[in-house]
Amino acid sequence: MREKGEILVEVKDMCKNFGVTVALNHVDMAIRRGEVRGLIGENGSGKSTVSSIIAGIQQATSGEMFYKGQPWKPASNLEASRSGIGMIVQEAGTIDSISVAENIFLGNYGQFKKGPVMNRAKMNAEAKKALEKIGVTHINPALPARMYDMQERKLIEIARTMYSDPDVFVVDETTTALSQSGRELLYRLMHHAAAENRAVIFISHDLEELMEHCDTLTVLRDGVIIDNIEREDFEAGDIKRKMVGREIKGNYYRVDNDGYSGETVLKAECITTMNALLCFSLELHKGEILGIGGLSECGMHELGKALYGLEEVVDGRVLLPGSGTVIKNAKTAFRNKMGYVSKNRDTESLELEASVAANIQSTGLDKNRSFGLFLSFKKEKKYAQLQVDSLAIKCVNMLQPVKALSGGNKQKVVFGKWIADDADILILDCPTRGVDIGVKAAMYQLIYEMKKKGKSIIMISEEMPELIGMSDRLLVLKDGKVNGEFLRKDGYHQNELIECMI
Ligand SMILES: Nc1ncnc2c1ncn2[C@@H]1O[C@H](COP(=O)(O)OP(=O)(O)OP(=O)(O)O)[C@@H](O)[C@H]1O
Repeated sequence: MREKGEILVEVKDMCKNFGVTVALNHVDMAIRRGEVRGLIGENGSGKSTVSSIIAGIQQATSGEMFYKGQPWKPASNLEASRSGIGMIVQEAGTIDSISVAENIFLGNYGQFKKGPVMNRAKMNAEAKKALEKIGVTHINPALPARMYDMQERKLIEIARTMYSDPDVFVVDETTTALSQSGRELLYRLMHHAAAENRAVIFISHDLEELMEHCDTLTVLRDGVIIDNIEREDFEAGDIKRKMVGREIKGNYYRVDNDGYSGETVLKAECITTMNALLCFSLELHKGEILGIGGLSECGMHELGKALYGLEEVVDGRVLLPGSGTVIKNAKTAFRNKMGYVSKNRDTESLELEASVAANIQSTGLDKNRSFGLFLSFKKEKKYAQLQVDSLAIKCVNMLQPVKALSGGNKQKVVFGKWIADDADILILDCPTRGVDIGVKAAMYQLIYEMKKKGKSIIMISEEMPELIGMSDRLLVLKDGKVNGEFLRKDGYHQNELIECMI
């Protein structure tokens, strides 16, 4: 166990309101040097809010903060980072249109300027060093950030934050955007910071990960701190109970072994994409939950996109054998009763400015017409309300813009919109990303109910327990190819999957 030092950051009696929403309710917290402090709580419990106030991203409604013993009231994120508090935010934190190097030194270009002239070569060289410092060598600082995928953009953010060796390193729900190797890299950086007598605030919904890497866990519920638990007292059942205020049963995956029909509903016939897949074939059956797993770079996310017509298939085809329809774009997929939940919810699945209701209703316009013609307000309302209730989407009301929701609640909106649509084929890419354990259980139940209704589901995931827990059949991908196939009826172990992945 690590020795903790003096108090580095202190939050006293902090409140934060957003209109009628009370996000933080008289919160007290003291983070010491040398500790990794985990924050855990249901979606919308206030974890991001308190951390982002410490990191200057937003201001508290009332209360005080102290940093290194002095009153602390940063006016901006930039001021906080210049004073040694850096945060990796949950959502995308890079700007697509500017270069990797510009992202890394955003707000700090002065050091590379001589008068009005920017020394780009110097900036790129320094950005390269910043990336190397966290162990990343494959990202080119001169290229625009948009050239990189979600995980690489997270690495760029990590390099930006770690460049100045922050005294307080805040990591908000970042690991779900990273592959295993990215996660290991982040854990190393966190432990290194703590060993150097700095401090880490670590937010995650993965209890195992939190219990493994944190010294203390702070449990939040509805903006209130329920408990601070020291490492020697960590006990999973107790933590879950404190999080949700009731007992959470351990097993929330399906328990049956019911199998699926022999009818093929979707086929990938030797498909090749620009980057990830080379002559890849797959068959999905009616009533089947087909799990797709592997390391993040194995091609599984590209596969999901290609099956839904979002990634160009340069050779081969994606086919609905029943009708003979070839899926060439998302419009055709949608018209043929397919749905797709993207891993990258903010940019690919949500209209952030639009309301919760409008986002959920966006897939169901035809279902909510009266006499097949006019949109029925009543029908639309009921349609959206059902999802808000069954997934416990935490919002003031359904007209609240999605951008005001916590990360996990946004994910519930994406999931809800496709569940509501009642698609026949659903492609889910990391559907439970950033979602708390209580709602995960509800999502698994909804997925299972779809299967029971004869719907077919592809579930792409980096979480092995959910793949094993839910799939009828599981394909493990490596380098864009199937490297192992596992059947629920035969039973298998996690270790066999890992062997196929690496
Ligand atoms: N800009 C905003 N406008 C209105 N309400 C907001 C805003 N930001 C956060 N909230 C609300 O504050 C509450 C706390 O949100 P916060 O993001 O801190 O939760 P969280 O614990 O980090 O959740 P998650 O696990 O889903 O990320 C939620 O009810 C959320 O809807």
